[in-house]
Amino acid sequence: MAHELAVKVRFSETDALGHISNISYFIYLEEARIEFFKALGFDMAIEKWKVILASAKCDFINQGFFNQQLKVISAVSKIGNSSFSIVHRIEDAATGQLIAKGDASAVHFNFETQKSESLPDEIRSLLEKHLEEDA
Ligand SMILES: CC(C)(COP(=O)(O)OP(=O)(O)OC[C@H]1O[C@@H](n2cnc3c(N)ncnc32)[C@H](O)[C@@H]1OP(=O)(O)O)[C@@H](O)C(=O)NCCC(=O)NCCSC(=O)c1cc(O)c2ccccc2c1O
Repeated sequence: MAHELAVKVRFSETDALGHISNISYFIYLEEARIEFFKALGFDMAIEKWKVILASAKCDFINQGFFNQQLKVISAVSKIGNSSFSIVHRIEDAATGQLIAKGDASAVHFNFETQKSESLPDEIRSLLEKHLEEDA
């Protein structure tokens, strides 16, 4: 099951060329990721944080512009031993035009020992509910 986040492009998120700045996409993806984790049921209190990001990528497919209404659709695409991956599609909310594609890999991480650990069954089963292997 995919998660959707609505984003309205602010003027400050565009650059001198009039389109959405590459930096802004990473802010949209971060917000989508955090809202997705909340929807998954993760406890997002900082002292209970259990994942760390190993990688984040964004492909810019079409330009986006000030005041455009976007939606960011997120799903789990892979579950490994200690890691999992999330894919995002950023679309124009009215037309469905693909604006950007993102993906990120997160690792189950113990911040006390500073080491990665296997995903516990409880997190694995939350992730499995949102797994779309062909996403
Ligand atoms: C990420 C590391 C902890 C990995 O180190 P480790 O020694 O554990 O590496 P292993 O080789 O044993 O791999 C374990 C596991 O991770 C997968 N993996 C490792 N690197 C990558 C990679 N680059 N891309 C994809 N996957 C990777 C590997 O395949 C293994 O998977 P298995 O499933 O087979 O077990 C370590 O490298 C590290 O600490 N790196 C620094 C991390 C960092 O500083 N990240 C940036 C800051 S965190 C961040 O920005 C962030 C943003 C958010 O918006 C968040 C939102 C919500 C939660 C967390 C967020 C967050 O952390």
